[in-house]
Amino acid sequence: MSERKQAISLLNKAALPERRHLWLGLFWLISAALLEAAGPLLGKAFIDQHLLPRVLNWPEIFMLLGGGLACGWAASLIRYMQLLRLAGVAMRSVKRLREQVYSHVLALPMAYFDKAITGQLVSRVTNDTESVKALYVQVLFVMLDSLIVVLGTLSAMAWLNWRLMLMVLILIPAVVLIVWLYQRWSAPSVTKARQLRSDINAQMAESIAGMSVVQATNSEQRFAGRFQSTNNSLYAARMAELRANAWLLRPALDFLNVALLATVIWVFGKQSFSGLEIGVLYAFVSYIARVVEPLIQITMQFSQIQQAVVSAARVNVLLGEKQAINGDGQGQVSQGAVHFKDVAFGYDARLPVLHDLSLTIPAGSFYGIVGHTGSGKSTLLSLLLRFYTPQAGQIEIDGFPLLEIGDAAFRSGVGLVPQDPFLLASSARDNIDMGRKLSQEEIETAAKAANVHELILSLENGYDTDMGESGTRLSTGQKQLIAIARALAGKPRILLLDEATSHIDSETEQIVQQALSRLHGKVTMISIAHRLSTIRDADQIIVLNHGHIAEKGNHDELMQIERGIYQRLYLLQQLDAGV
Ligand SMILES: Nc1ncnc2c1ncn2[C@@H]1O[C@H](COP(=O)(O)OP(=O)(O)OP(=O)(O)O)[C@@H](O)[C@H]1O
Repeated sequence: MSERKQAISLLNKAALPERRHLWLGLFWLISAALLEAAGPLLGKAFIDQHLLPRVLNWPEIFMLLGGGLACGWAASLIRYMQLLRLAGVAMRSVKRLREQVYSHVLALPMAYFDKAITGQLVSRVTNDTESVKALYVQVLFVMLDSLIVVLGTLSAMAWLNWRLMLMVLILIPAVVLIVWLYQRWSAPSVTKARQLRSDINAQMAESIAGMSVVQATNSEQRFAGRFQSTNNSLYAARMAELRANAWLLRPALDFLNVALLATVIWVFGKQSFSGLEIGVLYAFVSYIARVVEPLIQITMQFSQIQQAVVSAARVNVLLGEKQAINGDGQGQVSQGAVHFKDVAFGYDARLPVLHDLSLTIPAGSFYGIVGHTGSGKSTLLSLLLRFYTPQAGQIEIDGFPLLEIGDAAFRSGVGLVPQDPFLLASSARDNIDMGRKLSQEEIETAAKAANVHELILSLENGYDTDMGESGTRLSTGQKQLIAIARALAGKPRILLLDEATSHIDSETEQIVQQALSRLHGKVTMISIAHRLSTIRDADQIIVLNHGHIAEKGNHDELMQIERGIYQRLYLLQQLDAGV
């Protein structure tokens, strides 16, 4: 679909609930234009009937002049109320659109975020939706209003003197030509400015997210330099756009205005006109000023509309992204038994990460997963979490294929403590609760189990203490404890731990391990570990190697495999610990 079609489709969708307001708005716009068109007609009548013949019929003069004034006032009032109404429509539409885009982004599959650039995505939800609002105000109010005024004025002119009106009509192709030239001149800089604005957002987001790396590698100057150069390019592009406006658009349109007035007056000058026509001349001179201004308005909106159309098209493309497939069956996570059946998966289907993997994990058991970096451990959990869909094979929980388990049942049945403990910029309570409306007691029980209750109480506002953005106030180990409490608070049947205790000191880890071991037998636990001490007691340990299960057994069994991967990993870690 072309950009323009994408934009129109989006506007249609966004405007649908406002249809009544829009029709009413149109009605009022037409009324205001008609009232405005009536002014010069009344003026003409005053000149022709009273001023030139010197017929001073005061009541009639009063009616004509008073009528002209009243028309002008009424038109201004209607226009003002209209502006409020349309601004309301625009703001409500953009509000709805923004919420829709954000909800849509939240429901996109994880694969989308592998490629998405955060800054750009943020820009879609904030700036682009705002530009769509501009499209509403510009198109609906300025353009439509101007168009109606032009049509109304031209009709009044035709009624007065259609030949003269035809002369004024030349104005339209001339304006179109000027606009076309202007667009050709300014379009490259408009496109460039748009791209550069998006780059600036992306650069900001990237350097803020990676600030510690930027500062630790002493790259501030380089990043500032890169930003400055993008910013300079944006300035140059914007200036080029302004130059096109200042050197071509305005002067050409102003010239057109003057030329037209001169022509109309010249035509009158050449004719031997009677006094009657002075009124028509007055009306025409008034009308020309009224036609040229809206035409200028229409053309001046073009560069903004160009930008807004691009934004709307981008928002529409984002809204067209396929959402993650949600489970919608009646399946439940009741016991927590997991079964991988010949599962094969690659983020890129041509580069498989897991090969024909089969694994049965009984309910209530504790499974450890180990293997070299990149062997596919996190990928295994991501598949179980439905973040990605395997290209072959099937994963089942309690006999139900994953997609036959309804979303709510699935997410409350399966808990995750991720590798990177992500915290919200909110209170400790909110971070454990995560909007599940848990009671304070449930939250505290989970925090105690994760051994983080005391820590939270020692903060200045206890459970109400703000964690700062991404939990900047806490150490990584403390963040991991909160993430564990968060997972436990949901009372999942299956608990997935992806290096959940890697940053926690040995002493605290022992306490957390004790808490986790209390769950043994009640909750199925699948734990990825680099530090093998954390899974020593697992019922079974799966050793992954290049996406295959290379070894499987409990700690003692695996240690028996001479020159086995597990044995080597374990001995290496013992050695490290000894040093
Ligand atoms: N989102 C992704 N998009 C594309 N490839 C990915 C993605 N995530 C992981 N991979 C690739 O898949 C392979 C397995 O990665 P995975 O994260 O599962 O390994 P891992 O065993 O958990 O490693 P680690 O111990 O370092 O966490 C790696 O080759 C990695 O490059």
